[in-house]
Amino acid sequence: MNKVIRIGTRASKLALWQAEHIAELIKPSGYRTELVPMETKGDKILDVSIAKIGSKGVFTEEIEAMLLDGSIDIAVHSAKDLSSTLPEELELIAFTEREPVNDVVLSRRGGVDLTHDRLRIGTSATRRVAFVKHFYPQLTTVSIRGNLQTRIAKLESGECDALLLAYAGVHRMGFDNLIVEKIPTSYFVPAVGQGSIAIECHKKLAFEKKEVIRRWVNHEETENCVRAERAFLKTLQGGCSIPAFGYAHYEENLITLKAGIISLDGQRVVKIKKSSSLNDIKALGESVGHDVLQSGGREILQEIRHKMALQ
Ligand SMILES: NCc1[nH]cc(CCC(=O)O)c1CC(=O)O
Repeated sequence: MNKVIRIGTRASKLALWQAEHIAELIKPSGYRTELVPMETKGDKILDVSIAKIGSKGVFTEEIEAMLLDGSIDIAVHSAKDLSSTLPEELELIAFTEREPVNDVVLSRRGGVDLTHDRLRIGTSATRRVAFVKHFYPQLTTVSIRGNLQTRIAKLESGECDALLLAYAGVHRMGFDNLIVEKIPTSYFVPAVGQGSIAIECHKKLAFEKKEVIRRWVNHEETENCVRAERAFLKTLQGGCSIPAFGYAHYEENLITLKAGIISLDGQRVVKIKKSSSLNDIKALGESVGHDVLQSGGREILQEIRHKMALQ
């Protein structure tokens, strides 16, 4: 039997860390692993914001092509970077236990007061830019792209005074010492999938390999939460470039999903919170999605698509 699992990944340091983490998790199963790193469009085009590159799968297209032609067995992605609709032949089979899902502020000069300081804050995700405009209107947002190391170098060189990033990536790359504030998820709701690593494969991947991956990599609670969030995002037909947000967690025997969308200027926010039993995860996501669309989300989304098309 072929006891090797070939793992496709982006070649950035964060992606490689994540792929190696998955390889470590698989190790006790007796399977060997091989990493197959590659560059994606999102890694190559650095002078344009993700929203402007436009295509949904900017970080995934090249990797998915290798899943489709069988040159790799699984692909490792930040769950957040995955579009809500995968190619027909592919599926997600595992999600790692989530890190704290918060966004965090990084700064060189110690504590910051986000509500009073007049900082230039580096971030480029549309969700974060819109939330900053909404909650901290006196801050200036500076568009900063590139991998984590590049962004931190830009902070060091003074292109901005602070950075706004996902805790998970900062922690994985060992930059915890630069974190000056952890923003509560209660109002700064994270992106769908933030903090978890997802495993994608061909639906026809050998049953045994799928079993090994689910057994050693999957964290069921995280899986249920991220699947609820992704069902929400799918209802909005969104990818990681729209300012949608969604965060699910367990509450007693229920799963609670809080999700919505914010206009690019931060002026209008539609946010819906609902709970369901663990048996109705997909329905919960869809129901929240429909409520968001009906409560003004549809207009916000149309406006965003229109603006992005003009850029
Ligand atoms: N869009 C880039 C991206 N994709 C995943 C992470 C961090 C890790 C994670 O959220 O799981 C990041 C960086 C960031 O948003 O700060």
